[in-house]
Amino acid sequence: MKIAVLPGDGIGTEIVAEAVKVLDALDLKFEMESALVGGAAYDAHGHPLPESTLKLAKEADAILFGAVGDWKYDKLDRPLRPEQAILGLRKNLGLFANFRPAICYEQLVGASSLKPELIAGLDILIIRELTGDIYFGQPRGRREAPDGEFKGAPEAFDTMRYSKPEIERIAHVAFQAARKRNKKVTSVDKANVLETFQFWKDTMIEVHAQYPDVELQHMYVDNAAMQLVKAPKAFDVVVTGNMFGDILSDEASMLTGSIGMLPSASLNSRNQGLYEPSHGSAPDIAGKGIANPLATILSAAMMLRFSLNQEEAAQRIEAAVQKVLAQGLRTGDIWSEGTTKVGTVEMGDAVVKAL
Ligand SMILES: NC(=O)C1=CN([C@@H]2O[C@H](COP(=O)(O)OP(=O)(O)OC[C@H]3O[C@@H](n4cnc5c(N)ncnc54)[C@H](O)[C@@H]3O)[C@@H](O)[C@H]2O)C=CC1
Ligand SMILES: CC(C)CC(=O)C(=O)O
Ligand SMILES: [Mg+2]
Repeated sequence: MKIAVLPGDGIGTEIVAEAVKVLDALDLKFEMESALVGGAAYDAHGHPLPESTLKLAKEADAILFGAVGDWKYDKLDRPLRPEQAILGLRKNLGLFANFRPAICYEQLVGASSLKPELIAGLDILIIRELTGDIYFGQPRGRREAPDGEFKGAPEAFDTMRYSKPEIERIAHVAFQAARKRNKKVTSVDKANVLETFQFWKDTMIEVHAQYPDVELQHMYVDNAAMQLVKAPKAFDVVVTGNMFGDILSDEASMLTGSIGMLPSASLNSRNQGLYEPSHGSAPDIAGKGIANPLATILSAAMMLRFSLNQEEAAQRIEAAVQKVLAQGLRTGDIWSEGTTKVGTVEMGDAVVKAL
C-alpha cells in the first residue's frame, strides 16, 4: 500500500508533518512518498500540479494532502495559481464525493462560539459534490457584456451546471451514508432561483425512490446556513453541490470548535481517496508553529478507514485525539480558560503518546 504525501503550502507542511508522525507511530508498514504541490510546486517547477505529482497521486492507494495557496500567487494567471492543484487532483482522480463530518467532541463544547446546549453531542455529515458545479463549469471568463443595461462594459462570468449522472451518483452516496446513520438526508439547493438546482432537487427525489427507509428533506441554501447555527443537531446527512458545500462546511466547522478540527475525505468510485483538512493554508499563521494539526490527523484516520482497510488503526487515532483533548491540551484556535495551550508539534507529539 502506498500513500502519496502532498503537504503543499503555508500550514500545510506543518500539519501534514504531524499526521505523518502519527501514521509512522502506528508502524503499519505503508510506503509513503512525498511530492510538491501548489505554490511550492510552482516555485520549483513552474506549475502547481506537475506531471510527476499527478502521476504519484494516481498511482497511490491514498493521498494525504495539506493545503495550497498564498496571497503572493493571487496575481498569477488562474491555471498557474496554487488552488488549481487541488481542483486538478479532484478532477483528474474523479474524487466526486467529499465527506466532511462535523463532530463536536465533548471536551470542545466550550470552544465553539455557539451555546453549549446547541452543539453538545453534535454529529452531522456534510456530503459535498466535488467535481462539478460552478467551480468546474465552462465557459467562464471575461468579455464585453453582450447585452443588458451595461452592454459593452467589461464583465466576468462562470457557468453553473450539473449533469443528471453527476447528481445521481452523489445522491446514492448520501442515501447510503444515511442508512448507516440516522436515516435522514437534507438536500440543500437553491431551486427557487437556479435551474441547475431545480434539476438537482428533481433528481434527488427520483433517486430517493430507491431508499424508502431514508427520510429526504429539501432546504434552500440560505435557510440551511441559518438552520446550521440555529439548530444544527436537527441535521443528519447534508448533501449539496460543490459551492454550497464549500461554504456550509466552513460554517459547520465552527460547530466543532474550530476549522482546525474538521477533517475530510474525497473519494472516487474506486474508493481511492484524497484526505485533507477542510481548511486552507492559513497564511496568517503559517510558520508560527501554532496551527491545529487535528483536522489533518483525523483526516489520516479517515484515510485508514476508507482507503486502507485499517479500521482499528483509524479508531486508535480517533481515541488518541479524544484523549489529548481530555488531558486539556489545546492549540490556540480551540483554547479556553483552564486548558493548556500547546503548539502544532506538541499537539502531534501528544497524539502519538496517546495512541
Ligand atoms: N484545500 C485547500 O488547499 C484550500 C486552500 N485554500 C487556500 O488557502 C489560502 C487561505 O485561505 P483562507 O480563506 O484564509 O482560509 P483558511 O482556511 O486557510 O483560513 C481561515 C482562517 O482559519 C484559520 N485556520 C485555518 N486552519 C487552521 C488550523 N489548522 N489551525 C488554526 N487556525 C486555522 C486561519 O488562520 C484563518 O484565520 C487561500 O490561498 C485559499 O485559496 C482555502 C481552502 C482550502
Ligand atoms: C480551492 C478551494 C475550492 C478549496 C476549498 O475551499 C475547499 O475545498 O474547501
Ligand atoms: Mg473551502
